[in-house]
Amino acid sequence: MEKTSHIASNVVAVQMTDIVKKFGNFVANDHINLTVNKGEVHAILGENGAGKSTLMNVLYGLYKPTSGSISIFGSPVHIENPRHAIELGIGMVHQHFMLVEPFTVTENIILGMEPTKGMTVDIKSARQQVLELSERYGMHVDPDAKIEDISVGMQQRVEILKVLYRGANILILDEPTASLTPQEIEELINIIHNLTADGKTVLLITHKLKEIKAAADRCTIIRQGKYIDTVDVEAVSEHDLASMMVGRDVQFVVDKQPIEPGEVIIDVQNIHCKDYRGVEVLKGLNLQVRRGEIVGLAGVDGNGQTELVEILTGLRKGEAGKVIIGGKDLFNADAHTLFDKGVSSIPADRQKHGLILDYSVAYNLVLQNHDLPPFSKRGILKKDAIYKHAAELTDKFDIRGAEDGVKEVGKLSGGNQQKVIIAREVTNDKDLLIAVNPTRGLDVGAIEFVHRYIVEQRNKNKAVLLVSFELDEIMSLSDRIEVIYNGKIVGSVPGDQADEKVLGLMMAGGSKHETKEQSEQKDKPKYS
Ligand SMILES: Nc1ncnc2c1ncn2[C@@H]1O[C@H](COP(=O)(O)OP(=O)(O)OP(=O)(O)O)[C@@H](O)[C@H]1O
Repeated sequence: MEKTSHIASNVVAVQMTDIVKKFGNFVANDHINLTVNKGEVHAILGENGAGKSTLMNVLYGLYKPTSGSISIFGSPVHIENPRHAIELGIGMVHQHFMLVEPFTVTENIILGMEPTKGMTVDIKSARQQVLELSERYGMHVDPDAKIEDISVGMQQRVEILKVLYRGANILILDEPTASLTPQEIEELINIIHNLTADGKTVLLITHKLKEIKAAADRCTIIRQGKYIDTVDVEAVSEHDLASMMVGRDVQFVVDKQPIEPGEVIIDVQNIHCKDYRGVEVLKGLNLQVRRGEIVGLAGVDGNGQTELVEILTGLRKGEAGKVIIGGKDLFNADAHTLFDKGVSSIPADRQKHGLILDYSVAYNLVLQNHDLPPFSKRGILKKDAIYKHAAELTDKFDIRGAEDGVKEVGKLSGGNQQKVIIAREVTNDKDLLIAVNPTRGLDVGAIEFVHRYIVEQRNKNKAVLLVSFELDEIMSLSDRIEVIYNGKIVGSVPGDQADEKVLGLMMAGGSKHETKEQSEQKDKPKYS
């Protein structure tokens, strides 16, 4: 990936000086300085809960700093609220999108800023503007598509277009690649470069060191709310960045000893399923996961993996097929039954399917078993037991900022929210763990930790189905990799023989039986 710098080093776009932000007694930003030049891609790197989003929320006017000062293009400002930030040319794309699903792309982009012709909304000229902006930055968004019909990657582009439509010169992207496929990530990085080539300034919050190397010019590292350093990305390695961020040496390699898989825990037979438009998305899919193995499901988003996971966790009904668990067919069983019969899951969308955001951490940790002892007795919740359990898990899983389990889970940082789900699901100790993008939004230290827990489940003779867009993750954890394409499993590779190129080819619908050597003769597949 070609990286060209567009920095105007004599023009400072953002200057944040000595920023302190407290929540009660908790100091989320502790005297942080940040200087971002015009045309720069500036990454903000830090562990989960380090204070990155808080700092950017201060810049976007969502939070008022407790103390400190901000200048935008040399002028001191007191950013009152997001509306004021937008007036100053600052736009933010959040981790969790804020789009109206039944509305079209154009309707979402212009929402609240509709151009009018006489008394009516001038949708024709709005559409034209959207189209022009989209093409200018190489986004290729269909202005007439409904949000609910487009991929996550496209939805993100709509969010970016929304801020550009509002005149942003400084764009804050909060964890923009957390839910994107490798191909979408590459496309996003190109879009970011198109933005800076046009004089825009981009602030990028991410944990992904590879992407910092590919996209950013400079990087500011913060740890536990404190400023650590600002470095030229070219001058440092991924390993250096990881160590600066976590404050210790980080292991990138997963330690996994071979074990012999046991009995089949889940046997998925000939599943057929249609999506909401009536299009068949699962076309006779077969899959087995045994005790003591991690099966990685590799595939480009949109090939049926979402529907498969939803069927296996009771969130969707399929058309036909069997899901044999414990000798019984549980096809189209509800979530509660599947959980009872041994299926636990780390869902793809932690906020929609994993947590109740305005409940405490403690209650979220007992969502499925609050009605059982020791958390309930004769229908009455036992708060002491629930909080004791929370104290144990927050300690064991290093969930930061949970305030002994009392804090609302929605107020934890994104990565720590993910740790709450992982703590709960691993502790449920079910026979099968279905983990979907389990390290989404996690820092390298936390990824190391989650990987250890997934391998530990497998070592405890549980079955693990790992669905991830991170090929690196699939390859480093899986004992067996199954490739899904167009609603079917199109190939199977032992984990220790996996090769990115071979998998990539299969994921793009290529040969099923190609060897590593054969594939090396060919060009690199498109997705990487
Ligand atoms: N509204 C709030 N009320 C109370 N505490 C908060 C609030 N927002 C953030 N915090 C706390 O501030 C700390 C920093 O959170 P922040 O979201 O800035 O972290 P982050 O570096 O962006 O983490 P992640 O990478 O996990 O998203 C966390 O401990 C979080 O619990």
